Parts: sequence; C-alpha cells; structure tokens
Amino acid sequence: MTQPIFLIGARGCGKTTVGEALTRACGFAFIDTDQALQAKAQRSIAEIVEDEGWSAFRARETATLQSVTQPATVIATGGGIILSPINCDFMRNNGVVIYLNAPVSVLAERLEAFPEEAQRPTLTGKPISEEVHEVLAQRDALYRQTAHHVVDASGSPEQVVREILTALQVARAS
Ligand SMILES: Nc1ncnc2c1ncn2[C@@H]1O[C@H](COP(=O)(O)OP(=O)(O)OP(=O)(O)O)[C@@H](O)[C@H]1O
Ligand SMILES: O=C(O)C1=C[C@@H](O)[C@@H](O)[C@H](O)C1
Ligand SMILES: [Mg+2]
Repeated sequence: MTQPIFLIGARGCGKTTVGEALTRACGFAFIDTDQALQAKAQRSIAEIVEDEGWSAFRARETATLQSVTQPATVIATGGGIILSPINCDFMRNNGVVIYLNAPVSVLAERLEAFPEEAQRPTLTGKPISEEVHEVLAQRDALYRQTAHHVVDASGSPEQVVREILTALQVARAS
C-alpha cells in the first residue's frame, strides 16, 4: 500500500508525535501540515491568525494539505482540518484517514504540559480543559465521519502505532 495516510484528531491527540513514529515503522515519508504551513509563511500560526484571522489560516491550511499530499507519506494534519468539507472529501478520496481518538482528560493533560501557544493560539479564549471539552464536542462527529478508521490514541506512541498498523492490515485483508 502506498496511499497517503492522513492522521486527524483534536489538538494533543498525537498526530505529529505518532505520525513521526509511524513513518519509522512503515518506511513512509512524514509531513505535518502545521509545520509545512508555518515554514512556507515564515511565521507561526499565532502570528498568521493575529495578522490575518482564522479564515485566512484555514485557506492556507487547505492549500497546504493539497500541496503536501503524495504517495507513501504520513500526513499529520492540524486539529481543525475537518472544519472544511473540501478537506474532508480530499483526504477520503486520496488516502486512508485515521482518527486518533482520546478523551478530554488525556488531551487536556498533554496540552497543559506542552501548550506550544505559537502553534496553538486559543480557539475560544477559555482555559485549556474547558476549551478541549467544548471543541471536541463540536468536532468529534466530523472526525468520525471523515475517518476510515478510529484508533484509541490514549496509550503510548508505540501502542498507537501498533493499533494503526493493525487497523490497516485488517482493512487490507478484508
Ligand atoms: N501517545 C502519546 N503519549 C504520551 N504523550 C503524547 C502522546 N502523543 C502526543 N503526546 C504529547 O502530547 C503533546 C501533543 O502532541 P502532538 O503535538 O503530537 O499533538 P497533535 O495532535 O499533533 O496536536 P496539534 O493538533 O496541535 O498539531 C506533545 O508534547 C507530545 O509529546
Ligand atoms: O484545532 C485547531 O483548530 C488547530 C489545531 C492546530 O493543529 C493548528 O492547526 C491550529 O492551531 C488550529
Ligand atoms: Mg501536530
């Protein structure tokens, strides 16, 4: 299989961390849309949002997703990639989409330990755990609708990689 693998899910579910580990396990290349977008703009996401607003960031995100997609690549996306139906259709039609699903408590704990505000400017103005709860409630159904596979992302990165590989093997065998 050389179809691109798209990792989707909430901030802190581990798309970047698990994506890097997954590439080592399956020999694919790795691309992260947040990192590619910031490198091209030569600005952080917080700076882009402050200068241009969220809708301009979202337009850049769609362009980035399309430009980085290629075979044999694991693509870690931004947490809000599913807000655009264009992105959802694009990922479903051009690869395998995996939702890294983790409970609010796990997400909030990780984000509180490593907030990385330059990449994750606030979405609601609320404290992290409140924001994670509110945003996941709005987006969980979108992640599920877009994904071909839902994987438990609350374990270690190595465990999550194993779960992804199992989901892909089961899908290939059936
Ligand atoms: N499976 C895991 N076990 C323990 N810690 C993890 C795991 N996955 C990620 N982390 C930690 O949680 C933090 C957030 O992870 P990461 O940046 O990979 O999330 P993300 O899904 O890419 O978030 P974003 O949507 O903001 O890009 C990092 O500090 C990372 O080390
Ligand atoms: O959840 C979100 O809407 C975001 C998540 C991050 O990965 C970045 O893409 C950006 O901070 C927006
Ligand atoms: Mg990330």
